[in-house]
Amino acid sequence: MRIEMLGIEKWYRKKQVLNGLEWRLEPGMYGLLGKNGAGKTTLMRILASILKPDAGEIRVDGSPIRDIKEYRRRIGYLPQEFAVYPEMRVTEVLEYLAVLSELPRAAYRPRIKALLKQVNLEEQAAKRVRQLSGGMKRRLGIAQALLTDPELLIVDEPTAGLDPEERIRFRSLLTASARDRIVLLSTHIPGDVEAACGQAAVLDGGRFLFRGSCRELAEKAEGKVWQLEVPAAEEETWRQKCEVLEIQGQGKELRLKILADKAPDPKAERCGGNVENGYMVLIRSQEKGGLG
Ligand SMILES: Nc1ncnc2c1ncn2[C@@H]1O[C@H](COP(=O)(O)OP(=O)(O)OP(=O)(O)O)[C@@H](O)[C@H]1O
Repeated sequence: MRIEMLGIEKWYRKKQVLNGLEWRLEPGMYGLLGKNGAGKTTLMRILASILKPDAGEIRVDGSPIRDIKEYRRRIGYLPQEFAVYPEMRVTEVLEYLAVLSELPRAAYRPRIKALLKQVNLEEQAAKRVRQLSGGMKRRLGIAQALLTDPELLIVDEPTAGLDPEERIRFRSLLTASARDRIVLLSTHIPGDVEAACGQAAVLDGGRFLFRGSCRELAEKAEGKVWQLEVPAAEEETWRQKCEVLEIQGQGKELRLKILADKAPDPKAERCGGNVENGYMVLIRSQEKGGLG
């Protein structure tokens, strides 16, 4: 499957939230990064065919979507809030959703069994949804999104609120499912994109600031991000003097992450380029009025 977004626009009343988005997706894993309100969920919902764009179109393998039912059979979607029936048992939820997706009974029974194994919920198969932990619920969410063996899997903010172990487990699950399909993962967490995705995009105010490989995103920070330890009492001075991206530590010593073209101090150490720093460089440059 190949997905192309062409000039996608979306307005909520008089507010434009997506502005002429162009992006092309092929099998592999993509991370969609952006601040709160950047438009990530809106774009995901358009791709999931829940919302219609006000302008532009989505093309699938070069053609506009004509048969929405057929398109929906080819995609899986895990929304930000995956609210399922708390009193239902795990297997019942999946059976119920399989029936809604019009999967034949003979096909869905073995499929559900295999999926529960894949997402490591075999032991919870007979449990009620309300008895599951947050991480287990997310894994159930992925199982339902994979029910129809979709060619495009859309996952909105999957790791929010998960502990580190569950986050890693969830990421691995997504990476494994991206072998022969498109997986699009929206998140605030650059580390998740770095760990799991080959490609990324950064959305800000409804426009893409970046589309490309994670390596290219990391390179945006090359030579521009510095680390410096300073006495806590100097925090305000440094904030006024430089573009401080991040402050770590408490007590007498603080570690600052500073955005600057040259070393802000002889003691400053250059930080390596990574997705998080690349992302911060892009967002800060945008806030300062464009990438010039
Ligand atoms: N149904 C709606 N009606 C009006 N405005 C909306 C609606 N849904 C979203 N918005 C606005 O559209 C913009 C984009 O929202 P969206 O939820 O797509 O962003 P997001 O990047 O997913 O944010 P978050 O990371 O907080 O979920 C925001 O300014 C939001 O307030």
